[in-house]
Amino acid sequence: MPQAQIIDGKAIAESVRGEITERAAKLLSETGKRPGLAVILVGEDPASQVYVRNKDRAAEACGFHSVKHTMPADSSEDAVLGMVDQLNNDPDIHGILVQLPLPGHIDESKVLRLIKPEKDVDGFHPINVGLLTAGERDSALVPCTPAGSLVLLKRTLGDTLSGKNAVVVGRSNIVGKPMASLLLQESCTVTIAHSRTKALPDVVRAADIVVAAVGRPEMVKGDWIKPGATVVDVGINRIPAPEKGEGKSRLVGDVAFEEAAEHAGAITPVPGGVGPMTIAMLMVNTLTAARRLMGLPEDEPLF
Ligand SMILES: NC(=O)C1=CN([C@@H]2O[C@H](COP(=O)(O)OP(=O)(O)OC[C@H]3O[C@@H](n4cnc5c(N)ncnc54)[C@H](OP(=O)(O)O)[C@@H]3O)[C@@H](O)[C@H]2O)C=CC1
Ligand SMILES: Nc1nc(=O)c2c([nH]1)NC[C@@H]1CN(c3ccc(C(=O)N[C@@H](CCC(=O)O)C(=O)O)cc3)C=[N+]21
Repeated sequence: MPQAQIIDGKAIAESVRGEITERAAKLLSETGKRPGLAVILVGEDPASQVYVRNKDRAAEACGFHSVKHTMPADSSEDAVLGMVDQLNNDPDIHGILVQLPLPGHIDESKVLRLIKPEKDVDGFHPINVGLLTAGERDSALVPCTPAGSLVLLKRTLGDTLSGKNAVVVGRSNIVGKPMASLLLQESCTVTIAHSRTKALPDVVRAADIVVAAVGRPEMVKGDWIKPGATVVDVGINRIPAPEKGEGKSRLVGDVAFEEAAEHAGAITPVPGGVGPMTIAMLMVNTLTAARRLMGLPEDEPLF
């Protein structure tokens, strides 16, 4: 029986998207322009197709101009770079997202570096990475998943992050590292754990805040969670669910949810936790990019 507060990422994402819809309407009435988001998808990975469709839908629901460029899996690197270049120069596009992972023959870092930092709504360009780590978060575009995770933490804990022990499990450029930067900027004492970390359960046991971004189904166990800790589960793992019928699958996080909920003070579910926030923050970043590119003053930050 879960005792923890379940953090409703879906509801919080809806409220963020509602705010963005209002701000986009205001922008439209002031300038006659809509924020424009372009997503590039190379190949036909079914999970990526689902995410890209969700992003496209959310953008339209917020009143954005949204375009999706689906390119064949065997597209050349030059073709992808050419598409980025075209979108960099398109005045109706304020945000460019290249869905990852890219096929193996394409140099990911080369593609990400070509995106104009001002249009880099994923926050993966070295300029944005640098601004974030230099403590200039408010002039950067911040990666959507860590930003969304921070919004969930702030909505749950209020302004009490300062001085808390935060453990981020995972050190990817997409989630773990930027998450650690954000928590450090909130004055948490931050530990980054990874596959070489020794005595991981004990490291996690010291955490007031746990962010799990590992990509291993239910790896973080209930008895690793300090009583009352706040747990953010970033993991999205699709595992077979024969009980739901042949060939069916279900989504689980990187945390053993039922067990962890017996120890945690608050915990995000999967699905319905960080995932919807990622998409909401993409809308936030696209609107921010649009206002900056148009030379307009920025709206009140949402986190
Ligand atoms: N909800 C959302 O919106 C999003 C969810 N995700 C999900 O988040 C998860 C993480 O994604 P991502 O960061 O891209 O994944 P990566 O595979 O890039 O990184 C995983 C990290 O976990 C570490 N790790 C792997 N195994 C262990 C272990 N046994 N013990 C401790 N650490 C370990 C790795 O360590 P090392 O560096 O040493 O190899 C690595 O740093 C995935 O489930 C992904 O699907 C990702 C993006 C968005
Ligand atoms: N350039 C780039 N930027 C990304 O932000 C990016 C990416 N590449 N590649 C893949 C990962 C993964 N990701 C998710 C987005 C939404 C959900 C999401 O909406 N999840 C829902 C439901 C998911 C479902 O039912 O399948 C939920 O957790 O409730 C999940 C995962 C973004 N990613």
